[in-house]
Amino acid sequence: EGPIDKPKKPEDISDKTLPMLAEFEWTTVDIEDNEQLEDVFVLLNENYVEDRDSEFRFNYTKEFFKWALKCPGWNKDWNVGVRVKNTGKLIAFISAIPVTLRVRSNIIKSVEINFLCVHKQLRAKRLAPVLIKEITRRVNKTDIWQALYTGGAILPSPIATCRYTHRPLNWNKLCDVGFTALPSNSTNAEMVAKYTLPKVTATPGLRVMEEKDIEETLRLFNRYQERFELVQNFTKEEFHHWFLGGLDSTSSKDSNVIYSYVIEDKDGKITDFFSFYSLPFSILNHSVHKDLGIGYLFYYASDADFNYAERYNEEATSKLKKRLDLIIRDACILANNSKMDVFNALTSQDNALFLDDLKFGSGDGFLNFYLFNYKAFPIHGGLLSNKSNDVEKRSNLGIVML
Ligand SMILES: Cc1c(C(=O)c2nccn2C)oc2cccc(OCCCNCc3cccnc3)c12
Repeated sequence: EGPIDKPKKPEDISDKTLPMLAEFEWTTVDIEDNEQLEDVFVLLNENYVEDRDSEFRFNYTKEFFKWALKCPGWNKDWNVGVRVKNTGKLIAFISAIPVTLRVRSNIIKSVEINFLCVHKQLRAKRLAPVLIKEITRRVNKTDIWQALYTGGAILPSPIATCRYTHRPLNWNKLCDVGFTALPSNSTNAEMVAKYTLPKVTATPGLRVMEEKDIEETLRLFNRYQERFELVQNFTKEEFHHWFLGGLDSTSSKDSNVIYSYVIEDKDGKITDFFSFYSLPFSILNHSVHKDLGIGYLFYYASDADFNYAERYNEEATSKLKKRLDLIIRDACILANNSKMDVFNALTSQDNALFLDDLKFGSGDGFLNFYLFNYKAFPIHGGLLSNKSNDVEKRSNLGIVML
């Protein structure tokens, strides 16, 4: 396991941008300039990832981009765009953010590549590989040589593969828009009843995460994710950004992109936390519904299985399962109260312990994780190797990507 390419230095890397088609030009998108952020929002809102039947498209908000792209250590040169020379229209985008990864016992300074998007009408021009090479050049100039990215498409050798799962919250709307269908042996009323949740949460000591919780929650989180083989290591500043929306209160804290909660026991100790982010889908050409509210399970941690020397023994696992059933069900309740219509999760982390009992259904999508310029043995993403749809196994994948 380790880097694939022979070690290079930033001075070995060209200072010049890669050749670009004559009618287009490179641009570094200034995401602190509201107009340029709007360009990114419009480009992705009209041209980014859709579901297989092109009924839904991601609807990343500008607040989401501020949260996702302006994390501690963000580099303004890493928001790379391509504009039409004559009109200035943004027709392609790709981004990188700095992350510290741990792959088994190796700590890797890396970036996460996200939001690669080429305008629908320019798909045949082979722009994506040029965007990837250009952002690689810009990242290499800062002496970083590894990258993590995800994709639905099957590219050579993912380091891990997870399945999409969905927990319906507003079953009627999901049925109306064609995301779910009425099973032949059920009535509408039965399906609504199956997914109905109370308005109030059940976990004693559950409350919104605050500044004062950061250090203790980060300690809990670091201990909890020790067992995973691929994780992101967070500094305190990074933890603050990703779970409380960062220092500047104008960003995601107010517009509700990230929702983070802690569970405090009677002695004031934080025993668990969970978080989810809001990323709606635009519903393409539906007469009544224009948006699908979606909550995505983000990071969580619990100390339920800490006191067991052997973390995987039967008793420890069932104690952790009971705890996660309780707190993630509350996450679904809170997502439902925040007007989300479906709660999405992958088969990563310890999700396999609660997906079935909390009524998450397997989706038809897979998410592949790729590590650029780093050879590592595959990491279990929670899928059973026999390709069956039955209960997934606990994964060794701790990282979650937006
Ligand atoms: C996308 C997505 C979907 C859907 O497609 C979906 N949900 C409701 C309706 N639909 C059609 O369902 C999920 C469940 C877990 C995690 C997910 O995504 C995890 C984050 C993915 N990052 C963005 C991305 C998507 C595809 C390829 N690369 C990056 C998803």
